[in-house]
Amino acid sequence: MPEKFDVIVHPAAELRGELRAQPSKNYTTRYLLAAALAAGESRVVGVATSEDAGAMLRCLEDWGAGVELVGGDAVIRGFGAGPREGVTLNPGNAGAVARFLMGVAALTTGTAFVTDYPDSLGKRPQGDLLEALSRLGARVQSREGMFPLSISGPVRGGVVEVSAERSSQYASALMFLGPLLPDGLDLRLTGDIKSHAPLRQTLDTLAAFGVQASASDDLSRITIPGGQAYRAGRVLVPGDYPGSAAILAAAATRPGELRLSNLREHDLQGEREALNVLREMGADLTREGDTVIVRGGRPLHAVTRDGDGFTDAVQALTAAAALAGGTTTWENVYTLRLKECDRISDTRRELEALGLTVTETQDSLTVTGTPSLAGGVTADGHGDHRMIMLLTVLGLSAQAPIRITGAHHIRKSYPMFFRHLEALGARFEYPEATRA
Ligand SMILES: O=C(O)C1=C[C@@H](OP(=O)(O)O)[C@@H](O)[C@H](O)C1
Ligand SMILES: C=C(OP(=O)(O)O)C(=O)O
Repeated sequence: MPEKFDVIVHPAAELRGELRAQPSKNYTTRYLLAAALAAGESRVVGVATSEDAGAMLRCLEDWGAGVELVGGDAVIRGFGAGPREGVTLNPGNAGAVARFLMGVAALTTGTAFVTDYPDSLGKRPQGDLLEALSRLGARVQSREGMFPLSISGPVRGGVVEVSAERSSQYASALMFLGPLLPDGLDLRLTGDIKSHAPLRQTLDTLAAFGVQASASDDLSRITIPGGQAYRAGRVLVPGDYPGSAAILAAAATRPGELRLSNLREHDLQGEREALNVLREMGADLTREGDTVIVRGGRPLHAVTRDGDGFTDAVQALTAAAALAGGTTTWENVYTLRLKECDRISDTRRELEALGLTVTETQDSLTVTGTPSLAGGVTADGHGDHRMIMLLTVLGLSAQAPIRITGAHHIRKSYPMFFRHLEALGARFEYPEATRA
């Protein structure tokens, strides 16, 4: 595959075979960070190999952590509460990585943040987190609440409000910081709290590293006593539900049979709900322990669902909706506009170009499915891995091939995505990219 490639997706008669789900993106980023915040050596077993995982590892090294990759594991020698001063970090295009590190930066007398993705991460809002940090006493500078920016602490902690209306990542960032502050943090999450699931994954991570925290049931109040230490140890990264949702959607929409292992049943990833949504749409989807089995090709039908609980699977499920009978609506998905691209308007544009009927409101997306998708067009991947997954799933069911521009951006979260589908019988070509 060229370094930067488009992908030509050929229609697939069927998808059949066995796969192991890749390691979770959200747990990889969290475990690596927590390991760096623990003095001593930790082993994160089975880390993701995606660009976002790489971005976290690079930044932690720049801050002074020892990083060694041993087989599929990361062995981290942590810097504890003392990341190196005066460092410039570049989290690439990784939103969660960027925000978590911005929180921790308040431990330092100065950390600068830049990105080589000015058109993606560079346009995502950071103001809510910067405001909370400055209320805590940090000095912050930014380009109107966006990258590039800098954060100077140290801060003591205490009671602070943070908006959770646009992203949960701001509150997660403060949760990673809290235990290392002398006064801890008493977080008040304001607004209509979005993405509860990743907040619970952050609480889960703190517990795995021996940090105490408590939260109200609705997560509006999260209390983290100060003066704690992260405890170094060994943690195992579970399988990734958001990326797997796209593989499951592909398997549900083509004839054949998929067995996808390494997806534990009791897991805090909200995108686990994608299994229930696909079932509700009519997919034949069962589970044997950690293995999910899809017998594909059954006719699917539309659903109406609140999509906030499975935010990173909405694109994958939109592919299923576009091939289903009837009109599907995802409600309460405003935050999709603030991801790697505008996942509401940009999705509408791409699906319309494929001949589908799509409408949007500020916080919803509605798609009317078609039993026969012509294909034969070039679609814009918008530099967004989840858009690329959506368009790929559609290409597998189209009458004629679909070309997706900038498909190398799949590496942000799922570098093996095309290889995994090839193992099931899909066929792709990887011409040199026609756009960055
Ligand atoms: O905390 C995390 O690791 C994430 C939280 C979610 O973002 P929002 O909280 O902005 O919805 C999700 O979309 C992102 O991929 C990862
Ligand atoms: C939005 C995503 O990631 P992030 O916010 O971490 O860039 C995603 O993985 O779909």
